[in-house]
Amino acid sequence: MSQAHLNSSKSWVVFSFAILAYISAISQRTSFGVAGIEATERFNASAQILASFSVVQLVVYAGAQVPVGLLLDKFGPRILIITGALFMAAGQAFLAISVNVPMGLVGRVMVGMGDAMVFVSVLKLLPLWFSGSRIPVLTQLTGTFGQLGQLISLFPFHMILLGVGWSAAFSVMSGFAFATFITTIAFVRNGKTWEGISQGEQESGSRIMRAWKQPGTRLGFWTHFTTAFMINTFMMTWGYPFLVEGQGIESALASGLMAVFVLVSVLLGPILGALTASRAKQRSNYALGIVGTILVMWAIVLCWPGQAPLWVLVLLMITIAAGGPASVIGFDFARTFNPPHVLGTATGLVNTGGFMGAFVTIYVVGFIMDMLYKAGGSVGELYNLPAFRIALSFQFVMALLGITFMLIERRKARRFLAEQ
Ligand SMILES: NCCCC[C@H](N)C(=O)NCC(=O)O
Repeated sequence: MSQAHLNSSKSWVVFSFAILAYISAISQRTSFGVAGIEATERFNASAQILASFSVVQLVVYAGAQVPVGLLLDKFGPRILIITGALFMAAGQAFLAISVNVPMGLVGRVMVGMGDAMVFVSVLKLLPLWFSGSRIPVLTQLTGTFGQLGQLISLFPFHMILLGVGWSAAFSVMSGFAFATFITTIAFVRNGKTWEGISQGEQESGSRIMRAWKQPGTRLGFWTHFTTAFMINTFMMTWGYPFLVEGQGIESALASGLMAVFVLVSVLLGPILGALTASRAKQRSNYALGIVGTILVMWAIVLCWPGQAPLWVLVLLMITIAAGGPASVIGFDFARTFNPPHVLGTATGLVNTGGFMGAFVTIYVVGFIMDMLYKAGGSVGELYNLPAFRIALSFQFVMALLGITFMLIERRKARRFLAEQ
């Protein structure tokens, strides 16, 4: 088959519009987070009910990864991105008119479903349109550009929400998702390489088995798990209360500090992409090095006598944020160890790692906080620094688990390569 279409100007057009769909997906994903106060008023909901919106959406996202990966290998990325954009447009439109919690949850489930289809599809497009060292760099850039979506929810969306109101703000987001539905139909193609590999039909069960039996997929899963669970735990649930209630940071400053995550991703993503491309054998060491640095910073902050100074907390956040670009290395393992016809399934499996790790950590940290509160006779504050110190230390247990499996699977993956 001719390879002339690879790295062509058409490749860049396809990539640009696929990225646009991903930026939209991230903005749809994060929009509800900045509308927390308005959601509480609109749905007359408690904090716990509000938290369930995020949890439901993420459970749907993570649970959909393997089925989405299978569909991706069967139907190709174009149709999955189109379907994802449509789901998100419909979900946000439903949310715009929602007046109670069940309606709101239905909207968020639809958004989570749609969101789940986009990232893995964009990654699957890359080897269909590019070759060589461009792929790991573009894989990182996909993650990096996606962060722009978070800025869309933090600024324009939030301004519309405050200035015009709930229905208008969510309608605009629905319109954005619908616009990417149209641009994906118009500009995103699977390309000639896809026609060559799509004949490799296989049963779903055997695709999953084939992908999971590959030690490179498992190494990717544990790499994603170990690098991403701490950033997800921090961003999704415990970061904000830890900074505000535990470390005494002003809430406005704590929100502003969250922008560190976007900045680090933008700066570190391309560097790590270039390093992954030029020194592939060192990929796992980069990931392990970043995890080690995060753990050292957590140890410093959790052992700090009293509240840590701001600069130490900023250093902690910079290192936690580095886990985002490091997690993308997991997808590089999936891509380089799997044949093209199971790549979607393998990528979906890898993408569940950091989310599964985060669910367990988020839950256990909350459980420990509750236990400590009850043990103290439920007096004083539920969220306090000594309790956070103990509860957040659970991350070391999870990290140890992840590092152990990374080392086990790395040995197997290296043996597999040596036998080839
Ligand atoms: N440069 C930051 C990239 C973060 C990637 C993140 N860990 C991830 O796996 N994202 C999946 C998604 O759907 O966004």
